[in-house]
Amino acid sequence: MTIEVRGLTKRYGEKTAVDDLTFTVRPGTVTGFLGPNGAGKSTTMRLIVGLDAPTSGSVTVNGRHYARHPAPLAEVGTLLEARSVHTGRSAYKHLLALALTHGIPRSRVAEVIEAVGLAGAARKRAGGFSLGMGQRLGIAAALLADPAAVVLDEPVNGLDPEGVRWIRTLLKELAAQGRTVFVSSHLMSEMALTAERLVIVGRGRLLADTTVAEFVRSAGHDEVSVTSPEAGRLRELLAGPGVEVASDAPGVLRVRGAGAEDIGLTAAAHGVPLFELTPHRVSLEEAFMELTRDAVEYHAHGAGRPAEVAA
Ligand SMILES: Nc1ncnc2c1ncn2[C@@H]1O[C@H](COP(=O)(O)OP(=O)(O)OP(=O)(O)O)[C@@H](O)[C@H]1O
Repeated sequence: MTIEVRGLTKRYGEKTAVDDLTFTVRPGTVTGFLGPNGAGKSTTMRLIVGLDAPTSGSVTVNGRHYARHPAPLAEVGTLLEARSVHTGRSAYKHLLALALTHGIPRSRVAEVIEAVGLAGAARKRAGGFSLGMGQRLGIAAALLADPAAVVLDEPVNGLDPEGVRWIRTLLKELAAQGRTVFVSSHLMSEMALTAERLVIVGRGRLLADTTVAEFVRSAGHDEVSVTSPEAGRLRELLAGPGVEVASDAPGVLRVRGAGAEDIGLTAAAHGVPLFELTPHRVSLEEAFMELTRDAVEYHAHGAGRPAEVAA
């Protein structure tokens, strides 16, 4: 089951929340939907399931608009930010009401409660649930109609490490069953562990449509810090095509395009003493921040760049 987003645009007055987005979410893999706050992820997800109408462009699930499917819940199960749980009802009653109004067999309620690990709390009032239990209940509702696709907005938000691990495993299982799994996050490191594909947005625009493996490869421009009392001479010795050397402090070099081994051998061959030789790998989170830097709406003061005014 494929979700196809084509030239999707959503404006709220002057504000363009989603700006000409085109991408495809395919079955059998987890696709991470990444972007900083306000990038348009939630809006895009609402547009997918017809909770909002696009200003222009289109989105189809399994070849049709979501609302035109005879049993939309069996196409796409959702966990969206605004939760609508009747707080006085138990988890069981909440799911049962949902099942009965959507022609889903009663027996399915116990199945999803079991699947999300809420069996012990199913008869308790949902209003008293912890954030993690509420999240599990939301996921149970998303899975109720045994959907071919799930669209989950920030499902790990506020969860403890055990909950995060649980969601990660669940999403992979759903994808392994051949379902389409589309999950948003603003944490690159989390998506790197969960997703296979990545759709990255900033200010409503598409910044990357790639695989995690490819993103990791492209992010991996290693840098080596070198400290030497003869840094100036070493810098000249290292200069060459594809090698970049920068220096922020006297006696300390930052080298890109040459590995620690090459640098050490060059230094030894010319009798240059080294006090430090440290390879650094650019972290995924750094690469993601670099990619989305210009799309971040609100910078903290003193974060290196002046605050940008939202477009
Ligand atoms: N109903 C609305 N009316 C006006 N502006 C809106 C509306 N919904 C969203 N926006 C604006 O559109 C932009 C995108 O919001 P959206 O919630 O889709 O981003 P997001 O990537 O999900 O961010 P977050 O991670 O903070 O939830 C934001 O600037 C937001 O303020």
